[in-house]
Amino acid sequence: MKPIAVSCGEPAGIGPEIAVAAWAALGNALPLLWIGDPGHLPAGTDIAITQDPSNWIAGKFNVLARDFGPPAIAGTPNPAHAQGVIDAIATAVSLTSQGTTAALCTAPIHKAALADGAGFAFPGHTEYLAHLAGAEQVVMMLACPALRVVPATIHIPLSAVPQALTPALLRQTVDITHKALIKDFGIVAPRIAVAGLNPHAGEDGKIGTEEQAWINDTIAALRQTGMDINGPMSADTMFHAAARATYDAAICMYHDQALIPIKTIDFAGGVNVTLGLPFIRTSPDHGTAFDIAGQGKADPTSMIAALRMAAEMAQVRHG
Ligand SMILES: NC(=O)C1=CN([C@@H]2O[C@H](COP(=O)(O)OP(=O)(O)OC[C@H]3O[C@@H](n4cnc5c(N)ncnc54)[C@H](O)[C@@H]3O)[C@@H](O)[C@H]2O)C=CC1
Ligand SMILES: NCC(=O)COP(=O)(O)O
Repeated sequence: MKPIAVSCGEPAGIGPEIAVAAWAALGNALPLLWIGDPGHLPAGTDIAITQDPSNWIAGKFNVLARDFGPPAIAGTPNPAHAQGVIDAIATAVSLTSQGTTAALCTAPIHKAALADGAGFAFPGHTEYLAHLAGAEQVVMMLACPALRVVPATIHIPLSAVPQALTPALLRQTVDITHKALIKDFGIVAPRIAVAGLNPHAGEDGKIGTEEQAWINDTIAALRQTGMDINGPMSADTMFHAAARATYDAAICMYHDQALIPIKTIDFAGGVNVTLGLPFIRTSPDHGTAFDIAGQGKADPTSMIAALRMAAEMAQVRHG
């Protein structure tokens, strides 16, 4: 298969070391092309530097080399690296869009470091990738073997959630998720569950009105299109094992409603996937972990799962 493009992420975080650890664990079974400054990789990494991404060398950690300037100091982001980190993502998108690489797997970025160092105007990869792809709406999914969750609103304050949630946003989120479950995950007839916004999904209007005002009707309208969709469900009771067995993806109303259950169930093995892009993008579900960077403590399990999922999705989508 074609290599998976791996953007370096924040050089002061655990991104470079988990990429190398994942490569070592996966061996040649899964070709990778890492994009970043080779000076930020752990000492002793068996690197092959290439300027031609189609010239991939087996048995080596293949690097599309970029010069970020100053060396990285573990745990302390350098504003001088910010533009290089952003450019590495854009390069990986470009290579994947043109078919040189099969998919894109992003190592974690430090959003504040990119904003401070290079005026990065996006809350995260998800929104930046949508911008690069010219996609009107994309969807963030977090997936592990036991659960897939989708936050309908992502990186906004909790106080802004009720205003941001609209019937159109919920419809589009469900629609993109439903299509991706078929196209990228190979699920023939996806089952979707939708969480309520309020405790007990509003308790018949006694604990919040959004369910009765529009969420019930939006779900009913989606069901009428033939979709297997249920909700709004009480968010506190929809993530135990028996409940999870009844759906393929849970649509949640805000970031923490979705991410707390999956990071609790499988912090090490969760994968972040962006749905609705013209190319495949996955990422580990954790962040830059400055507190342990450069100490050999970082667990590459989520990075490995992200790379495997990217390869599987490319296989399903492209054959
Ligand atoms: N896809 C991305 O680019 C993501 C970026 N972030 C960013 O990362 C930065 C730090 O975020 P935090 O909330 O502190 O979350 P974090 O995931 O970086 O760290 C939370 C805790 O988990 C530990 N941890 C994380 N990954 C680990 C691994 N692979 N092995 C062992 N321990 C691990 C850390 O040491 C820390 O104690 C923020 O700027 C955030 O925006 C967070 C999530 C995803
Ligand atoms: N909390 C998830 C997260 O921050 C990942 O964001 P993104 O960089 O994948 O958009």
